[in-house]
Amino acid sequence: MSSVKIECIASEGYGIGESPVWDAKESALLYVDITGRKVCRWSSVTKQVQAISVDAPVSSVALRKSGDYVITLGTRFAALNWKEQLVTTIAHVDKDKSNNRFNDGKVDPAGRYFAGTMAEEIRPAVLERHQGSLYTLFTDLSVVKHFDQVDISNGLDWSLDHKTFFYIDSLSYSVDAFDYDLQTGKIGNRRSIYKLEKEESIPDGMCIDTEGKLWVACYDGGRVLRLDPETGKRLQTVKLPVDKTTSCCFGGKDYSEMYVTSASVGMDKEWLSRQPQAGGVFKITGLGVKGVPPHPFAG
Ligand SMILES: O=C(O)[C@H](O)[C@@H](O)[C@H](O)[C@H](O)CO
Ligand SMILES: [Zn+2]
Repeated sequence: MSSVKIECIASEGYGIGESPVWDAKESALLYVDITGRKVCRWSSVTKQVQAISVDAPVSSVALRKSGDYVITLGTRFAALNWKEQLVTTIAHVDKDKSNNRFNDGKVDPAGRYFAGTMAEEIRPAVLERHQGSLYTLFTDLSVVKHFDQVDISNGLDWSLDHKTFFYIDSLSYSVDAFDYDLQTGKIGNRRSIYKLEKEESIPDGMCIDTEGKLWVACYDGGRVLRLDPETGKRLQTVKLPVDKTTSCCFGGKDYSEMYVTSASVGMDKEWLSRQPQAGGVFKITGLGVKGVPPHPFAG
């Protein structure tokens, strides 16, 4: 048995830390602070965080083939040139919904950027329902809407054979699967593969490991779950020292470390004093499994 170790690598106390993604070229972890409106980069070499402030809630960041990054900013897909600190809009969605913003996003194995929207929260998990949609930014920079009626569009990833798309709408308390057509980027045949138990609370971000098992961060559950999407069984629970764990990814050497982001928004003084690392970013070692490198946006 491996021994699991958890370390807080950035204790800035982000509002909503989200969208961790490993940038192997920089040996760094990218992530965002949604409410803090910042894209952050933690260098595993210097252990320092660099941050770029943006003009709207930024909900996800992804690699881009050209070497830049892409982000979801407010209701826009945008490009981010890190060196120049330059943001340029690529496409606009939900133009008729002024209270919406993007939430989690990730690039598929063919280089398309998937991301969903939600209504702005009044407080954590409280919002006008069914306002969100799931979108894809294709490599020709066109955008397609897959479906609407989403509450909180959240975690997403693809199976190792690229034939299944996994997706979480948080308020359904379910991890869902769709058939995936990698050629066209189309999804279909939605079904639930895991329903969260009460103490696991709200499913949020997710990623897949090299054994095809899913890792799901549980918001207000203070844990990540390892799920078998074939059997629908939970295989492992790893608890963290904060309740509002938001998302997870693999990174580091050979993608053998797991990084977990967390939030602090919505916690009162007493709660924060019990969990001083709320809003921090955590590194988990000793899990004994590895992750899949993130795909860069190919547009
Ligand atoms: O981290 C995210 O994905 C959202 O932006 C958060 O707001 C939480 O998910 C939500 O509050 C709990 O469901
Ligand atoms: Zn999330």
